[in-house]
Amino acid sequence: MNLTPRFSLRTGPRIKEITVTPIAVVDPPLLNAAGLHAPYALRTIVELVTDDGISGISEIPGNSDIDAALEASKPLLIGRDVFQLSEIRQVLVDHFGKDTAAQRGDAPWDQRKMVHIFSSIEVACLDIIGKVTGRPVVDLLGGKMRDRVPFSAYLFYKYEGAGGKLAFDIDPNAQGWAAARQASALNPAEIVAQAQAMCAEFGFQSIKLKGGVFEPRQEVDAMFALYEAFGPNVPLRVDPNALWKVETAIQYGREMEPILEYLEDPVRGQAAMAEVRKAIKTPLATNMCTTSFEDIPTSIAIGSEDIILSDHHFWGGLRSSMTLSGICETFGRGLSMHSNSHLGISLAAMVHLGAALPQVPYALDTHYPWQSDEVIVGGRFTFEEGSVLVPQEPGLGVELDRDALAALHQNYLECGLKKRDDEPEMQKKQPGWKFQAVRW
Ligand SMILES: O=C([O-])C(=O)C[C@H](O)[C@@H](O)C(=O)[O-]
Ligand SMILES: [Mg+2]
Repeated sequence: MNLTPRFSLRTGPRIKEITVTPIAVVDPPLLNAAGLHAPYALRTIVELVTDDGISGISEIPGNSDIDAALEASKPLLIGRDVFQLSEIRQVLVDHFGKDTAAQRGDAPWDQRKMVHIFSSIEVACLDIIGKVTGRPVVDLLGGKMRDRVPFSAYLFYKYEGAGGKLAFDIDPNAQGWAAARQASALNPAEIVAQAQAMCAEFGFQSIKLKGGVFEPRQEVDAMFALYEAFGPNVPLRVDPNALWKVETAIQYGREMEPILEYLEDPVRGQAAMAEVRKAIKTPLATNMCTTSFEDIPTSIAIGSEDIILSDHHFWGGLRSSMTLSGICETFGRGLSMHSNSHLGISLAAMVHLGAALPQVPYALDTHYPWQSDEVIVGGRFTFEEGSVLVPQEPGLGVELDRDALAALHQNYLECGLKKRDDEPEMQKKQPGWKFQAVRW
């Protein structure tokens, strides 16, 4: 019998070029537990081009260390078949080692390297595989369970200002949501006004407030003000990003039981989350305590949350996120999606994943309304009644706008930011302000 060696069967397109482009996109002065958003949010755009000239793209949070690691991974990746995603992952793990839980850091966002690198390469490869096979990425993840993916309004306390070069200034000619996006929101009434403007523009049918900014009483009052304004049919969530003490979370968690869909990361760490979860009826969600596959055994053993807010940038890509969805199904966890300031390539990937998930019981998070820049051809995605239509074109269904990419890269060069750090930005407004992992 003539057994053909396995490797000769690998006929897929091979990676010929990898381009890593850091960009800076205008971001308003949004407040959070870690401080204040800088006038620009950093993203990195990755493009792979195959030996037969097919391009695949992806977007990840910007961080110069991760960009450098991506540059260093080029010799490991050039020449590889884009279909061999498990092999690509293994080669990267062998070279960089596995991320550790400690590398995630205390901030609301994740600082691990491998997950970001693999996410960027995997999504770009899936974009190429989709183009080669003529199928949208959702079909490579198991197929489309829905035609549109629902997102939630994502409210922020904020200072007045538009971000970018305007930083804390405002454009007096702005209208509608563009005007609301630059308005201040520092008390419950202004948060309600922000929610009304955002929901009117995008049609969102669920609302999340980024908390951990003010003393809890004020944030809880804002949630009751939202409930009063929107009524019982609009699901509400609040996310103090783990800044509350256990007793604070239990006290306010109980008070908000009648009005919350879920309470997101009230306290820090799986053990504290499990304690709060036993004491209140509202489901708990997390993108901070159960953030990797290594965290799952303890999550299940002690019951730290009801809902995991996955993020393909932090869980190592779209296929890992589908694996996570299977684990959630097995162990009775809900699954939804976390976000960070992002553009349309990330949104497209989130929408394909959201369309492939067996269940989407909770509208997903997105920061997209806060961004005004775009890096894809054809401009920005639109939302209908808070949902985004799943692209039907092969691959991700979005194409790089090379002029926009060049302009946003120029922003990156000029703004001088290299990685996200909200503490020094906050100190510009409140000298001496310090991040505290647990505050109230
Ligand atoms: O749900 C979350 O924790 C986030 O969305 C984390 C983000 O970093 C958020 O706090 C932000 O953009 O300031
Ligand atoms: Mg969160």
